Amino acid sequence: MRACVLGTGSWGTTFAQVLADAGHDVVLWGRSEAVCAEVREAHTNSGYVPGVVLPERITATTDARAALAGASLVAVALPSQAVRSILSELPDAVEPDAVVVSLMKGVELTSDERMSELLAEALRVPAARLAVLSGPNLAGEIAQRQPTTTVVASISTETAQRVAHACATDYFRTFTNTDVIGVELGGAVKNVIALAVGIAQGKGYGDNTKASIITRGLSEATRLGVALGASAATFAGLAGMGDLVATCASPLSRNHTLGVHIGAGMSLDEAVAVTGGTAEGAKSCRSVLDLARRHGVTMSITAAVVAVLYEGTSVEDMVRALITRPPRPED
Ligand SMILES: NC(=O)C1=CN([C@@H]2O[C@H](COP(=O)(O)OP(=O)(O)OC[C@H]3O[C@@H](n4cnc5c(N)ncnc54)[C@H](O)[C@@H]3O)[C@@H](O)[C@H]2O)C=CC1
Ligand SMILES: O=C(CO)COP(=O)(O)O
Repeated sequence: MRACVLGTGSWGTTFAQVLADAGHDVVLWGRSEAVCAEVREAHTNSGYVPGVVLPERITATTDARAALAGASLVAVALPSQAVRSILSELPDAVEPDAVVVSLMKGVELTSDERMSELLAEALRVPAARLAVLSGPNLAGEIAQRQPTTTVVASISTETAQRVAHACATDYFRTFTNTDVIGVELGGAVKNVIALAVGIAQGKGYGDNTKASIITRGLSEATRLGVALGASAATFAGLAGMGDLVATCASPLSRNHTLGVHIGAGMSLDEAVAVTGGTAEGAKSCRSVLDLARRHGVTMSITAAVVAVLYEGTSVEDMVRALITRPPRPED
């Protein structure tokens, strides 16, 4: 099979390697000719997956139409806030029977849409040919072919199975699910919670604080998901708890690292510059909170992250506000 991956960043390049290892010919699309030439000629992408030699069946181009031509699987790994403008010129370039897979973990700011909703609009692909893939998937570890699991979700069981089989390798184990909303929101909200955990860590708090934020963060992610039609069980799985554990514990996570810098006293702009890469939670915290408010869901940790990043609230005041909330039943 021929596959196309849109995005030559750390996850797009790593997922291209997964697909190549699963036996497919892969064309990467990226906007940088220098990066594409490096992938084609040296089989490396040193800026995003340093030290990794990519399989020779991966090639790369800046011509999106050429990349999409003949591809029966299209995976999208671009920053969530940029993806609509990048893809809206391309719906006619996607093969009519291609399956489109979102690898992204964000919610669009202007529309509050999940990435599968956005892809359906921008690429005019029916929901039954769309899938989302999410789980504890730090690209840096997968690029080293370390054992990893993930969830592929689609409203079509056949589509989920098709994608899950297409990217299964001897180090990448795939599970399927039909709960697209739950799998997508698990990924988007965990980035916000990883920011909160990072902020606490940067402030010098220890494991009790971090475990409290992770657990209550899972609770608010689940509440939002259920309000939007997801299954609570999805949040107990790989795309929920699994990804929270990986992201909130790992120095490889950009969201976690960004939070650490903010907790240690940097401004958001300073922390973004030092962290590098796409820390989706820094923007998606606002769309997630907006979604929650529109659906009458309380997300106090997400609100606290928005307050620190965008409303000038100090980390001390954020922590005090969270810890002095009145006793209530645990749910
Ligand atoms: N890196 C990881 O471990 C994982 C990332 N993800 C998700 O994958 C998505 C992509 O993340 P990464 O690959 O890590 O990001 P990255 O920061 O490593 O790379 C982003 C890529 O998008 C390109 N890009 C940015 N703006 C663009 C524009 N306007 N037009 C064209 N290209 C543009 C950049 O040049 C770069 O190639 C995010 O939603 C992230 O949450 C999901 C799982 C794991
Ligand atoms: O989604 C990820 C791991 O599953 C990657 O996390 P970061 O985007 O925070 O690096």
